[in-house]
Amino acid sequence: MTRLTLATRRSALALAQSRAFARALVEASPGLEVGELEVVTSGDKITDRPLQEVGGKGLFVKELEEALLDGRAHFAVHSYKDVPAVIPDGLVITCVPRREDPRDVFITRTGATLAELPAGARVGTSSLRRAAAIGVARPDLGILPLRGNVDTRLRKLEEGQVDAIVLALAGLKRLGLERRATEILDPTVMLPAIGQGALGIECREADEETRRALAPLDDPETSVRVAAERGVMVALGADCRTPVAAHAVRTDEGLWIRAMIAEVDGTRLRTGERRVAWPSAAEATRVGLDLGQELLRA
Ligand SMILES: NCc1[nH]cc(CCC(=O)O)c1CC(=O)O
Repeated sequence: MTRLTLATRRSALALAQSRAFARALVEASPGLEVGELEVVTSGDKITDRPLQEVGGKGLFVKELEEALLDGRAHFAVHSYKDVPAVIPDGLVITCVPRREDPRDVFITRTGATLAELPAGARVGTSSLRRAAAIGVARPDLGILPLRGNVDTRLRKLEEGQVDAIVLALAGLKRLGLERRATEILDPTVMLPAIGQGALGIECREADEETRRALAPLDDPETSVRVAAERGVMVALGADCRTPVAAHAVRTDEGLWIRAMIAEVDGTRLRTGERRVAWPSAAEATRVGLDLGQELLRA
């Protein structure tokens, strides 16, 4: 009997996805037992300021990584979107499960879609990527900064603090809240975030037993797609201060990746794409890197 401890944040979404992953793991490996270590991250403690002001996305993973490095937990379940470009020495993303739908959704109280919302209405989002896409589709709407967990943002919409919010469909689905979506935004309208909808399961690089236990849930196709998207992030040295999006899919011909970068104020928006025969993960990273560098030169 092997017993593994997973480290997770305490938000409803983090607990839902960690527990769903643990259930799938135990199903794949009967005899395995999974315990839970709940960790409060600095991203959870600082809720009143935009992430890009307080130091960026690493804030949601740092304390979970500390729990891995000092042996309190065997693996951590992250939203891949929250994992920075550089993984600390001694740790590795060892398993990337099959990806949930990566698209964003638009939610309003009235049922109005992005095209239908009246001029001057306020969209609540602290994401520079989402704000840039809204600015292109509907320059007549206002953007208000809005942070917080999924439930907090839905409540702020209900209370009328804003007229619309944008959330990841994946998060809503994992919480059983997908009925709240007013409209699923096509990637041509809002290109998804790098890694959105995917999970990254992190552990100590040398912990062969944990890596073996997690291997059955690894989805190589998702790994390749996310590797390509993260290549774009590496090219930009992207932190949260640059609006950036990258979205890779598998087609009959191979890999198709689209990417977008803009200035912080949403201006000078540049897009590009690549189509290549289905690559290895290492090749996919280079494709994304190359696309990102092209956008930087443009
Ligand atoms: N920004 C926070 C965050 N990090 C991961 C998700 C859920 C979607 C996912 O797993 O990619 C969310 C919520 C959201 O963007 O709506």
